[in-house]
Amino acid sequence: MHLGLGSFHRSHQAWYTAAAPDWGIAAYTFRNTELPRALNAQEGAYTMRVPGEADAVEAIGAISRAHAGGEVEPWLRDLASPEVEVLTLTVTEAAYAPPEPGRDSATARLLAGLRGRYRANGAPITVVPCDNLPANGAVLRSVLRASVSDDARFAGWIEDHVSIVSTVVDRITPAPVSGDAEAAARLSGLRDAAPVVAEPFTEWLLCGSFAAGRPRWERRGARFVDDIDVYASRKLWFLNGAHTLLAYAGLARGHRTIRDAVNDGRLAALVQEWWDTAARHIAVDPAEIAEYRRNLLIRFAARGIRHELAQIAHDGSQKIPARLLPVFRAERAAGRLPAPVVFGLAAWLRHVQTGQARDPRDAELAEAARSTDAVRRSLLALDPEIGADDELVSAVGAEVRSMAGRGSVLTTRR
Ligand SMILES: NC(=O)c1ccc[n+]([C@@H]2O[C@H](COP(=O)([O-])OP(=O)(O)OC[C@H]3O[C@@H](n4cnc5c(N)ncnc54)[C@H](O)[C@@H]3O)[C@@H](O)[C@H]2O)c1
Ligand SMILES: O=P(O)(O)OC[C@@H](O)[C@@H](O)[C@H](O)[C@H](O)CO
Repeated sequence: MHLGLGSFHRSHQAWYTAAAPDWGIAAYTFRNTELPRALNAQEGAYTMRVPGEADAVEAIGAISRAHAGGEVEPWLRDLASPEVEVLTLTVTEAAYAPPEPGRDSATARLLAGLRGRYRANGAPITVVPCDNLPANGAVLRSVLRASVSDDARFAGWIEDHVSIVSTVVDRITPAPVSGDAEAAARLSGLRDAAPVVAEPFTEWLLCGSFAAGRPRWERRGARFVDDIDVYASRKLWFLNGAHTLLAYAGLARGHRTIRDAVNDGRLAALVQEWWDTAARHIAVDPAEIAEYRRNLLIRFAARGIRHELAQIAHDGSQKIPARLLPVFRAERAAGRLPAPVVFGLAAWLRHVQTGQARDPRDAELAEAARSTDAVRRSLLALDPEIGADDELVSAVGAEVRSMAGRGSVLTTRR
């Protein structure tokens, strides 16, 4: 099963699962009803176009059926079935929060499903979170633990029968744009109402044990590792951290896509400075990091991947803490104030102040960003520790004033 059927699930976990034809996926969106309708009309199959030298199109048939998230009964029935041995998730960073009474959420659905399974037959299952969070398995485990602490038997069953595997997932997969279906049809001759476009590069690292069976994802290169933290830092700081910087600074400089932004020399220099800073704090062979950086530049500048900065800028309050702040803390511990982070925080704050932000904490952030003490309050909202850092608050404030005064960014610094 999958929860959070969208573009990324289809370019990544479903693509890996397609190499294990004895497995099929019952895939649920969170709310979207259109995508399941379109996929079911095609018996779950869809095409993935991979722009590159060959501009290949592949038909993927791993999804057996698609459901809208509102289909509660099939969700509960599927999750209670012992035939279901793995549940993958792509539900966005913001969704890893404990359920609140009376409020629908991914974790509320997960818990309702697990409770049904526990009552029905108690068959073991593995949950595989595939969102861009450090230690995503441990985060999910602690959310589940906190949510069932008042029910010792259910809590005990979860401990003994629900494995949670941590992952690092990577494959740049932009939201669909108009023209994708025509391009896929032109190249493949296949009519597809729900095509996906993704880059050629893909990576899936998994850490932890499986409580029951699983597809042989390693057939397509998934790797099972004993320690995942360093891979998570590498991916979240270098790839996603650069994305986040490019998103806020790029939008402010009038760009629309990652490709445009990284082709802007000033923004490319900002990214290099960020990577130099992050490289000081990662326990990976410097030659490997240098290679990783070179490849990222190629991936970011790839033709045919229209990755909108606005999409990446969404949910900044959920992304910045994982992508920029660990490096910020390490730099502060070494007595430095890292300029790329100061700059990124200022660009994010301008993004909020200019009313462009889309974030689960919209109202709270907009109020902080409009207040007289905007910089401190906004940073406090991101993380209490950084909001209490007077030197940082003052540096971000100076950068914000400079950005607001000039109507553009990076005009003076670089
Ligand atoms: N797109 C990528 O390149 C990429 C790469 C690596 C990881 N990811 C991870 O996958 C996630 C989904 O990316 P996507 O490109 O498929 O996006 P998408 O918009 O195509 O699909 C997102 C899915 O998450 C669901 N969702 C949205 N808000 C939710 C919420 N609050 N609770 C539960 N579900 C919610 C949506 O309904 C949809 O089913 C990202 O948030 C990220 O963590 C994406
Ligand atoms: O998908 P998000 O919203 O968590 O982040 C936006 C991008 O940084 C992200 O999708 C990357 O493209 C992806 O993580 C590459 O594997």
